[in-house]
Amino acid sequence: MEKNPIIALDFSTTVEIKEFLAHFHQEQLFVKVGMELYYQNGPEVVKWMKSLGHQIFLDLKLHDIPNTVERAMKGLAALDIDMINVHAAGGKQMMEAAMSGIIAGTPTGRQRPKLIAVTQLTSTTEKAMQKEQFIETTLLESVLNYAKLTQAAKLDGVVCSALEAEKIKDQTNDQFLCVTPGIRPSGEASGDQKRIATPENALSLGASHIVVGRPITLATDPVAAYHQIKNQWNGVK
Ligand SMILES: O=c1ccn([C@@H]2O[C@H](COP(=O)(O)O)[C@@H](O)[C@H]2O)c(=O)[nH]1
Repeated sequence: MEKNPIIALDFSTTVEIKEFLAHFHQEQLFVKVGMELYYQNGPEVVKWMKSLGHQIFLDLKLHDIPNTVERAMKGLAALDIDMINVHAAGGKQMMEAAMSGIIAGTPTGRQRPKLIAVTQLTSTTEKAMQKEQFIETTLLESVLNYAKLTQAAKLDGVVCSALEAEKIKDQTNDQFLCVTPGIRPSGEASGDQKRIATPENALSLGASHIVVGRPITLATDPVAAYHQIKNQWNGVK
């Protein structure tokens, strides 16, 4: 079955979203609602997109004390989303609390959303990590450490760069999700992203999902850009 790239809908208004989604007519998409959209439009925007039949990754990256994260997740799990995340830096206990909240909040009979944890943001370099976070290992070791902590907390997978996906799979298991932003078709501007990969690289390195924002949302023809990336991600020549 063909895999859909997850489109990062980094817009602030529903007017912009409607205009963007209209290009795709009735096509079913996997979309990511992030902080910009959610904080300005709230749960209604998620309910509305779900009613259109799209799969939803709610990318709010929760990071707080376990009790707060558990209670927040309980509320968010009622939203009929497909995927949600926390920061692995919040620790094992916080991640376990997040999962308890998800399980408690998912209505009976509905599948719970996948819960994944951010390792190191794809905008972080090894140098910045060492200098600013006082982590003395390599960036890869830090990502692998967070991935193993996430697995120990029984979450479904991580957010990482596609560059790290192969090593993460080796050290966890094949079912462990590697959801990878920082995707740039070759020749595309990286912007603030530092650990980037093309859709073809992501496929060959074993990423389970790719997240793509600006290469699609800022394209002159977003539908053509989406399908080109989707084909590359599915290995269609
Ligand atoms: O490590 C991370 C975690 C999340 N993101 C999010 O993915 C998209 C990427 O957008 P682009 O425009 O393709 O760069 C964006 O919404 C980020 O918040 C990430 O980039 N890296």
